[in-house]
Amino acid sequence: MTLSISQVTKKYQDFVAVNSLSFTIEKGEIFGLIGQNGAGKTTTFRMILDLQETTEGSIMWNGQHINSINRDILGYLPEERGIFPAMTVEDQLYFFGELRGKLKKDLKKEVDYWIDRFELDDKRKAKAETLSKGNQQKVQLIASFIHQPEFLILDEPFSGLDPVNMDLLKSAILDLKHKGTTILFSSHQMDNVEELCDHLCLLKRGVSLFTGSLLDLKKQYGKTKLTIRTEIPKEVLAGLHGVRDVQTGRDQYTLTLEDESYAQPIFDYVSNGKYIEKFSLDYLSLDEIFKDKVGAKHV
Ligand SMILES: Nc1ncnc2c1ncn2[C@@H]1O[C@H](COP(=O)(O)OP(=O)(O)OP(=O)(O)O)[C@@H](O)[C@H]1O
Repeated sequence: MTLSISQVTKKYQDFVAVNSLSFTIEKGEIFGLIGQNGAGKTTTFRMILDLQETTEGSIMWNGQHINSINRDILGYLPEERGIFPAMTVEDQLYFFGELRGKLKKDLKKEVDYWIDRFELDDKRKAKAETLSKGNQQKVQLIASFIHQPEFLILDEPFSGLDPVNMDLLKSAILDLKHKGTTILFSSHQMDNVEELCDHLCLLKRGVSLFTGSLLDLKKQYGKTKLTIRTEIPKEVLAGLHGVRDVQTGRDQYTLTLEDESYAQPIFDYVSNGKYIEKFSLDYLSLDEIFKDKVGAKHV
């Protein structure tokens, strides 16, 4: 076990921002902390990083109190973005690497590698203030892990990135994981969480509604999402046994079933012994589960 958070609570006067939160993250795992605005994600990150005290509970790293470990093993992309406006991209990365205990000569390979990987080659000598917002974010991202931390915390790393840069970041996160970096991140983009996370914690107003693997979360709901392409009218589908809801898409219907067992009789009815173009039974997406758990009106 690498990070272990046990019964952690954070109070601001009478307001409980994080309430008895517990989870563990294993080495080399990607763990997602999700929740609507104000759920307590940043507060949790700040407590892990010892930037804020816990009111109760303990946070351990490899069995040691997190506030007694060497800070250089940590990397952090804070929610509030900020780099030195007048410093060049390259100098910025050396600066943050050296700040985290690396020697300049040992950083060169990493700096060159990440500048190239994040397609910032032509910006290497540019002052940060002249970069677009997305490019500034990429620089800050690289700065958070240029010193090759063991444990990396990314607060909303995808916000503000276009789809191409989002893909660059996703593949970088997966590579860091494969090299053994333990990663904790927050995101409001559920598809990214779904793609990257091994385990996750779903927070609502400081309380964990679920902690565990993505598959276990999905299994709570079962395979109840049925997508069908058929000429059968919506009203008929809605009247079938076990159908809770029918949504009409561009050229298909999405049915919500009471449970998985209704799928076979519906298949038999819809196909009527013939070929059917589309019939697909799936778990709900994390986005759908999130909205169900926290309530769409609060998202
Ligand atoms: N210094 C503070 N004093 C009082 N309340 C605070 C303080 N910092 C945070 N809070 C409150 O604690 C709660 C959790 O805030 P936090 O920033 O952790 O949420 P979050 O999940 O990161 O939200 P977002 O997705 O909007 O970034 C919020 O209700 C916030 O207003």
